[in-house]
Amino acid sequence: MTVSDARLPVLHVETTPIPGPVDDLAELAALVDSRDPLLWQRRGDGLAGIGEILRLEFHGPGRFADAAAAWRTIVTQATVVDPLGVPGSGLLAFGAFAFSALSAQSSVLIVPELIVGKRDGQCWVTRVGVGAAATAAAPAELPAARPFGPEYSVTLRPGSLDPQGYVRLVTEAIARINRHEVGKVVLARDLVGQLPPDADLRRVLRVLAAGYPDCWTYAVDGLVGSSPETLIRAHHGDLSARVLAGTISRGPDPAADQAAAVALATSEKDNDEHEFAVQSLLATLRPHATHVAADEVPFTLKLPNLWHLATDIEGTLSDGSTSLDLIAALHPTAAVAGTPTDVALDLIDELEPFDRGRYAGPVGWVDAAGDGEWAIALRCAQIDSTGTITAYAGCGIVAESQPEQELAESRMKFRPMVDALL
Ligand SMILES: C=C(O[C@H]1C=CC=C(C(=O)O)[C@@H]1O)C(=O)O
Repeated sequence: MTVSDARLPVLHVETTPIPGPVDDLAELAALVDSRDPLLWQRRGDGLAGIGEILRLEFHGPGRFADAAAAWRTIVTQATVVDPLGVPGSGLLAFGAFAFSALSAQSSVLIVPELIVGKRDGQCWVTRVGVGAAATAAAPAELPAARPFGPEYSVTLRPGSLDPQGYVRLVTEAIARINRHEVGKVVLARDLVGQLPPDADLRRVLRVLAAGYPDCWTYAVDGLVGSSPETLIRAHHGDLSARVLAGTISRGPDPAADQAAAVALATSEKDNDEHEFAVQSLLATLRPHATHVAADEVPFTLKLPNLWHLATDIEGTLSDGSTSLDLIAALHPTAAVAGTPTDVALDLIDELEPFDRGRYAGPVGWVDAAGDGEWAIALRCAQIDSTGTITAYAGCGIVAESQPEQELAESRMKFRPMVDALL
């Protein structure tokens, strides 16, 4: 269902706890649609969406505000039976937002017909219907896991910006930084490929979730990936975020790996870049929260492909904002745009020869209370209706950046998607 006007449906929602061992549900990805999966997962816990009862699409500069307003209406009209009250139970929508206000790609909120949730050993099913007594008839049981389709392999090749083009772009950005036009700008490049007909996308999700268990593995409207960066989590007034900026490749052996982590932790360039990103997130969060606190020194976050400098931020919501209001305020962070934000966005528009679509935009879910979990859509690809895959990866460019090193870093950032498709 696509709704473009104010006639939003009345939803009836019922969550039923599923007793018994949650091991039966070891793989959420096995439950979702193979062509158009809806998934949000980390460390085995998460949400699988099945079917689609409502799809709302938004465009342009008002995409966040329009989504927040539509969601308020949906929630006000809905009847929700949720005996669990845990994050992800009850009414929720999966969402993915375009990076740019100018993007041709829509931003979406999708309410599934059925949601299977798993968190801290608890498992539940939420059924959603339109109209009175819509959910009453169906029994609350776990949907069956469906066998995975045949294996396939897709090679990604350079898209509209090839490696040499990226080096030229980074060189140009450094020149602009040296002319003091901008402090930092995040520039991305793209890879493209073609899925075979009837490819089971759950295979990709399964590999991502197994390879990057500490990242958010997501699938929303053809956007699939595994992100290490939490834009915002909101639950009963508690807020948390994880800022990432500053990256180095993992070393080939334990000693080199340790040396790489130490080099990152002590790099002035990376620490400066990181501090910028932390300060900008704190400044944006403070009008909405009290007790906002960040670790004084970043930690090195180890991923299978690289190390990041990371800072966790916490706070207490003070102004009644929903998680949709918060992502509207926080997007785009310095980790995906640069500083100052407006100049960096103009430079991205000028230099990158493609529309980022939903890459580097918020991806996650929002519930009836406005709580939710949102990551930045990194290490991802968008798959369109013809099976064309476009993957994206970018790097924060500062005065001290070396173009060839940034190209190498972007290769490492493509690895989750490239490897999952092999
Ligand atoms: C823009 C991306 O990563 C960002 C997140 C973490 C570290 C980054 C960096 O060190 O450049 C980037 O700012 C990407 O993965 O496409």
